[in-house]
Amino acid sequence: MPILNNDFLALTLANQDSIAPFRFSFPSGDGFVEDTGVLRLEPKQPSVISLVLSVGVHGNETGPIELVNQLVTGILEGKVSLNIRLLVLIGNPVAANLAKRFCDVNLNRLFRGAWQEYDGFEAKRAQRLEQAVCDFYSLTENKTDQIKLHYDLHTAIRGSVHEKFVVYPYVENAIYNKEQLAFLAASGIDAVLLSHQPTTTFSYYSYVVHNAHAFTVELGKVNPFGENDLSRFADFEASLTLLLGKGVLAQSSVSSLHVFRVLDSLVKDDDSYELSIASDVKNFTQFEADYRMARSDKSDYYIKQTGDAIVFPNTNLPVGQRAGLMVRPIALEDLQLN
Ligand SMILES: O=C(O)CCC(=O)N[C@@H](CCC(=O)O)C(=O)O
Ligand SMILES: [Zn+2]
Repeated sequence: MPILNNDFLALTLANQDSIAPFRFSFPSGDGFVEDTGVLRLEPKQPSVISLVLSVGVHGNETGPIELVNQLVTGILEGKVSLNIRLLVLIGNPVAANLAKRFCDVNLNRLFRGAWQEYDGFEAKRAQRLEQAVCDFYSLTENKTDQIKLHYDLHTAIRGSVHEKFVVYPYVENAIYNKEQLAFLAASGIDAVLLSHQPTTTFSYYSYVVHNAHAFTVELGKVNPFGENDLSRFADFEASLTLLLGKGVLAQSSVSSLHVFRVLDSLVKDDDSYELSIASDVKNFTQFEADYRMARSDKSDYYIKQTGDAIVFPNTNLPVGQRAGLMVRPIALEDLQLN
């Protein structure tokens, strides 16, 4: 059975809870719909590259969902000849249908087994997505020389001084991959945040459990379905097309990247927690030393050094969750690359 109109997104949204697995062929390989929002495409020629593209882990972040769906349609219609292994995941179809970030719990806080502490749709979905990634990386003959990649594509709630940026998962030895950074630079990414601690995000899961090159990729600002200007993703789309079609990681000088290290996670520690910034303040806005960025009945957070900036500020979440990241610019030359 083929995918109707080669539209994996439509199939997923029409079957948000479950779908019976099926297999089909397309011009350059074989496809497997393994579950709702879980599509594995295997090229005819064996490849050492196994790429996971996840989108819609937050249901209202529709731009990357539309971008990846368009790429998948191109492959299924034979416009792009697939040369690498590909797993496409539409993370939270139920929330996507509701145009919501999530239903019960933020899915992108439930990986690395954190789903075990929760109930509801997102908890089951995190477990299912982990399983899909695990199966995908193990279902290949090229286990020893396999190159595992995972780009988890998002859009941000606010505008950003650096419109497109990635979160580089916490790397214990602080040695960062130059080829991946050069790929991201070639893909139109402006900035890189170096995480300061392990998390329960999807990208950190793939990095720490599967040793994949994995990143949370922020491609702009949230928009409803049908209101995304996909031309804003042109550089990223071109890089993905080259990777999918030729197995080549586009490369540009890493010198164009603005690099930030994460200093602190701001955690909402009480219902009284508030941030001292207006709703239109952009990600990466810098502040003066000693400015009180956050306050609650339990704590205060003051800017440590002039130039420190805030990313992902958000207090519309439960107590105990991340309300923002404080980041500090660092020189690219200070990074250890391999
Ligand atoms: O704009 C926002 O506040 C959130 C955008 C978003 O969903 N970001 C990810 C980042 C994940 C990471 O830190 O790797 C998230 O908050 O889950
Ligand atoms: Zn997101």
